[in-house]
Amino acid sequence: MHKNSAFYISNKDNKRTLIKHIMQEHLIGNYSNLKGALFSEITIEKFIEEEIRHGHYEVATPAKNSLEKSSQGERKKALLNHLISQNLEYLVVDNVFGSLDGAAQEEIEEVLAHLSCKIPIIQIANRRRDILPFIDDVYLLQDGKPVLQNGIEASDSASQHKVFVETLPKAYRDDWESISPLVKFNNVTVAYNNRPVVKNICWEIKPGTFWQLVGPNGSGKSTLLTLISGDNPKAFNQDITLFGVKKGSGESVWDIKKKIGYFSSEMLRGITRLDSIGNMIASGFFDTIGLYKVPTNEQIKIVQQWLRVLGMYEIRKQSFLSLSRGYQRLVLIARAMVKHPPLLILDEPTNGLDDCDVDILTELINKIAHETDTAILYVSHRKEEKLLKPDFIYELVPRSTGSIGRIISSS
Ligand SMILES: Nc1ncnc2c1ncn2[C@@H]1O[C@H](COP(=O)(O)OP(=O)(O)OP(=O)(O)O)[C@@H](O)[C@H]1O
Repeated sequence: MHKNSAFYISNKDNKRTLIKHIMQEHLIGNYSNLKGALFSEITIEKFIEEEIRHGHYEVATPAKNSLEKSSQGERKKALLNHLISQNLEYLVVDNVFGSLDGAAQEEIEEVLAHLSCKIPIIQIANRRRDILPFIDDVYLLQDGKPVLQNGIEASDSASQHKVFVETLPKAYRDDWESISPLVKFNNVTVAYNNRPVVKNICWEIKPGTFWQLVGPNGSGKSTLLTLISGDNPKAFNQDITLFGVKKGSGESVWDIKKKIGYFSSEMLRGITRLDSIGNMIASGFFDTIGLYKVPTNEQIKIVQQWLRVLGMYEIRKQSFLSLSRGYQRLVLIARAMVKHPPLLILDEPTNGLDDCDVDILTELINKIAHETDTAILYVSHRKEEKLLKPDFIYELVPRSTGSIGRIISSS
């Protein structure tokens, strides 16, 4: 009888190398001669690249969309079905619950439990609570080598977290202060290829409020975010007012982007430029990722303050890419906030982070909520309820005619 194993790793461990060692070398078993696959966002990225290159798609989603046009959750579910149909002899699963709603998490857990009776499952988990119930052995990594945990509880990462002691910089400009509401949707309805996604959405975001946007996979959360951030052509002909300006009245996407700080866990994938940590933060003044313009003295001072808040002043000249994944996110949130925007959008900010980095990141988000008048809108499937405390939750509830929205006060 085979064993099912998990690696409980931190973001400082090199995941890609670990996967390679599991699949191609004999790290905890000899899988190199067996037919295996990787269930991971890494595989989804590869399939999307193939789709773009060859113009057809191999992985079918229930909505018959390409993976590129599917929601995060739809992509994961479609990938798992595709992999299972390949008669595998083992499966490596990475960040199994990331981007999935509660129902999809249960569904995938059940499918994997069933599969684990037939073939070995090797799980890679950053969060302790993600370790699947059927796992027999849990390994930690020490100097890249697996060490069986033997039932010894790993140290509680939450107790080691870093505290941000310095106060955040003051508002950079005050001409945005009078805008209210920041976002107003009046009966907004969106369909893709005649398939309704959201219906009659009425929603206002007032300055300084802290919102969580929730809803099952495919319910339209990213669609609403792109209607706000100016990237969705479906915003035209809708009754949407952004920062006091009615959509379609001649505003440019850049006018809107100026007033929004944006961070998504997906952003990190596209960054290859060698910017220093300081320059990466400064680039937020110009709405670019990476610095292409020379900041003013005032802007440099604000960047320095952010570096002190993050405890990175001494390493400000170091390459952004040399930082751990968790620290890169802190820098990108500082980049999003450096211009002190009226609205900060955080799309799945904790996806893929380890327990320790989640504590640090949520501490920074709470600090921004307390110390600034920036409204925050974050999307997360994770119930970081002990850590993040939004004032309101906007929930998308799927219906056959498109998701409807409702507001839940979080207190
Ligand atoms: N450009 C597009 N073309 C066709 N369909 C699309 C497009 N963008 C989104 N969709 C579809 O619209 C629906 C809503 O997608 P959206 O990404 O907004 O959902 P979501 O709530 O963010 O999902 P998830 O939690 O899984 O990320 C999905 O069924 C998706 O496949």
